[in-house]
Amino acid sequence: MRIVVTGKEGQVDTAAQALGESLGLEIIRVGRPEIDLSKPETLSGPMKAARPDVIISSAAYTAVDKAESEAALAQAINGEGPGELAKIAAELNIPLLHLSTDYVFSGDKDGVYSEGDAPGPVSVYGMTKLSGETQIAAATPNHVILRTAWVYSPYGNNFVKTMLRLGETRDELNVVADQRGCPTYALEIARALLLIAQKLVADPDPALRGIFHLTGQGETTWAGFAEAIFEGSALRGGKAVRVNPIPTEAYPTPAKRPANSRLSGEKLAEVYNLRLDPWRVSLDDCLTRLTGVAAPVKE
Ligand SMILES: NC(=O)C1=CN([C@@H]2O[C@H](COP(=O)(O)OP(=O)(O)OC[C@H]3O[C@@H](n4cnc5c(N)ncnc54)[C@H](OP(=O)(O)O)[C@@H]3O)[C@@H](O)[C@H]2O)C=CC1
Ligand SMILES: Cc1cn([C@H]2C[C@H](O)[C@@H](COP(=O)(O)OP(=O)(O)O[C@H]3O[C@@H](C)C(=O)[C@@H](O)[C@H]3O)O2)c(=O)[nH]c1=O
Repeated sequence: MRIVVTGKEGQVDTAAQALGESLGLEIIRVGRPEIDLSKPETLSGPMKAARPDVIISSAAYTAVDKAESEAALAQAINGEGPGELAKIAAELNIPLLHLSTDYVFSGDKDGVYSEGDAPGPVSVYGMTKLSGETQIAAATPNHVILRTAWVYSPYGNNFVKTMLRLGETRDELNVVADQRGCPTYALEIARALLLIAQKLVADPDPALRGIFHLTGQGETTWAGFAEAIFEGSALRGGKAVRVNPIPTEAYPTPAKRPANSRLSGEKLAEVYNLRLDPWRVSLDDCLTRLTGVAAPVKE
């Protein structure tokens, strides 16, 4: 089975390649310069030439703050690009798995978000990702949209690596403590993607299709996440860094972020019998890979 993934150096595409190869699956990554999601006419040739049995649409414009001043480009990459990929998948009569985000929600809800909750993005990035979802759904019913959140890994850019980098030159960091979400490990996303891809190819059941939430178990705030990162780092001999919890207003950014974007994984557990590991367990694995040092076993 040939699994074609968009993106070449991103967190999720790299994790999918690494995990897929270790499982003996054929993973073909297609990215720039062969395809450019902002130019839909570049997609069909290379995607079809890769002869996919299933397409995983992972590549995206992910610079949340920069998107506020590059809305047209973000919309082309996150909206029209995935829409075109879905049309190609429909022509090839194959399933499309697409990654979306918790930032499609406003954050106003008290509890966790389910797939049936109405989206209401508060940022350009969130709006463009929602547009991608809509365009995919219009192009083919043979799709799975996986909304994930707060992705981290040893690869690419992410919050864990940013914290460790900033911590090298600072003894304390101010981090927002009033935005709640679910950190999600790219290697766990890859595990889910490869399992779902194989099921979709084997089974045309409509119940396996549609929107699903996919996040690490548990929840925290960005400040809570940062504390766990520095605790894990200190256990491996890293420097102690104090995290000062601050309100969102004290850390102004171009893009607004949802105050609550916790996602429920119940639908995925029911339909696919799949739950991702708790985020603290995955963070431990990530820190071990990043530092090359395993945390000492607790007595
Ligand atoms: N990161 C996160 O916290 C979250 C991510 N998601 C979603 O998960 C998916 C994967 O995210 P993640 O792996 O972190 O993303 P990354 O930012 O790590 O990687 C993005 C990938 O997209 C590629 N890309 C960007 N623009 C284009 C373009 N115009 N044409 C072709 N390829 C392009 C990049 O390639 P290049 O190297 O050429 O720039 C890179 O390979 C995305 O759809 C994202 O929206 C959802 C929730 C949270
Ligand atoms: C670096 C830093 C950030 N922050 C805050 C800013 C922001 O509210 C929060 C997260 O910051 P970041 O900019 O790293 O993360 P952000 O780009 O908002 O991450 C998002 O990326 C996209 C792609 C998604 O889809 C989302 O799920 C989410 O993961 O932490 C601090 O409070 N202190 C700091 O030192």
